[in-house]
Amino acid sequence: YHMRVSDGDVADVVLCDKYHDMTEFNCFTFIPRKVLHFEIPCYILKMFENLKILDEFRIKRDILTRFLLYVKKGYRDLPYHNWVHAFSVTHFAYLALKNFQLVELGYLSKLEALAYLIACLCHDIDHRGTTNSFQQQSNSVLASLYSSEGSVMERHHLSQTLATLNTDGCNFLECLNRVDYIKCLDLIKNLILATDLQVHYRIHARQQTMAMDGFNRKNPEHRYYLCSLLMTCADLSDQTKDWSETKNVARLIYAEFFTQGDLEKKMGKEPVVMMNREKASIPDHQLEFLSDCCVCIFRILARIFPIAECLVDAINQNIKAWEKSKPIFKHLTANYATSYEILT
Ligand SMILES: Cc1nc2ccc(C(=O)N[C@]34C[C@H]5C[C@H](C[C@H](C5)C3)C4)cc2n2c(-c3ccccc3Cl)nnc12
Ligand SMILES: [Mg+2]
Ligand SMILES: [Zn+2]
Repeated sequence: YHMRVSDGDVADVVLCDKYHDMTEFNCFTFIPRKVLHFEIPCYILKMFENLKILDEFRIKRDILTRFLLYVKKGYRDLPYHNWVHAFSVTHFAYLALKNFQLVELGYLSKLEALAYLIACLCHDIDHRGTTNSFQQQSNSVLASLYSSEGSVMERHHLSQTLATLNTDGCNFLECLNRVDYIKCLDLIKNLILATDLQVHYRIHARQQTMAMDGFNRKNPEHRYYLCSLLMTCADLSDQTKDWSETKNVARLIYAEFFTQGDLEKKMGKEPVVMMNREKASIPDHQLEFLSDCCVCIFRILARIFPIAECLVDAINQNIKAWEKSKPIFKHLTANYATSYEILT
C-alpha cells in the first residue's frame, strides 16, 4: 500500500535552502494556497526550523521530511480535503505560534506546539470527500470500525497518522523521551478529534466562558479548550483571507458536498439541502456558516489574543461580500442550473 518515498525525494527537500525572506509568509494576510505545489514540503520544513522546534526535540530533518512526504501521499486528489488544505491549515498554526507567541508567553508548551503542527498536517489524511454521516448512511468500512465512538473520519485520520509514524524511517518522534513521546501522541489524538465540527459545537459555550473568565494555563480544561479552539481556527482559516480566496474555497468545498449529494441520490437517499446541487443556495448557507460558526470562533480567539481582531474583521468583510453576491446569485441562478456554476 505504501508507495515508496525515495531518498532522492527526501534529499530534494532537506537540501532546499530557498525562502530566506519569510516576512510576507509570517503575516495573517499571506495566502498559503498561492504557494507552488512542489514547494510545499520545503515551506513546511522551514516552518519547523523557524520555530526552533527541531533543535528543541533533536528531530532529524531527513526523518521529518520522509514523514511529511508520506503524509503528502496519504492525501487523496479531492477538490478540497487534499494536501493543499493540510498545508494551509498548518500554515495558520505556524502564524498563531509566531504571532500570538503561544510558547514564549506560556499558552502552549513546546511539546504542545509540536503536536499542534503535526496534527494540522495530518488532520484530514485519507479523506474521501464525504462526511461522517455519509459513512454511517453508506455502511462504509470506516463506519463499522469507528461509528460506536463517533467522529468516524477523524478517528481514521488519527489511525493513518500513527501508521505513517510507524513507517520505516518516518518516526521523527523516536528521539523524544518516553514521557514526551506518549504525551505527544495523546495531544495529537485530542487535536485531530477536535477537528470534528460536531465536537466543536459541543464545547463552544465552555470555550466562550474560558475566554470571558481569562485563560488559566494551570487549568488542564482550559489547555484542552485552547488547543481545540486553535485546531478549529486553523481548519477554518481560509475564511480569514480575502474575498477571492473565500469564493474559491467555497467552490472547492461545494464541489465535494455536491458530489456526495449526487452519490446519495444514486443510493436512493435524499441529500441534505447543503449537498443538493438542485436546492442549495450557497450564499445563504455560507452567510449562516460564517455568522453562526466562523465569526464566533474567531471572536473567542480575539478575546484571548487581541491581535486576532484582524481575522474577525476579515470574516466580517467576507460576510458582507456574500450579502452583496446574493442578488447576483439569485439573478444568475435563474439562468444557470445551479448556484455552484456561478462560483466557477
Ligand atoms: C466554508 C465552509 N463551510 C462549511 C459549511 C458546512 C460545514 C459542515 O460540515 N456543516 C455541518 C452542519 C451540521 C453539523 C456538522 C455536521 C454536519 C451537519 C455538517 C457540521 C463545513 C464547512 N466548512 C469547513 C469544514 C470544517 C470541518 C470539517 C469539514 C468542513 Cl467542509 N471548512 N470550511 C467550511
Ligand atoms: Mg476533517
Ligand atoms: Zn480539515
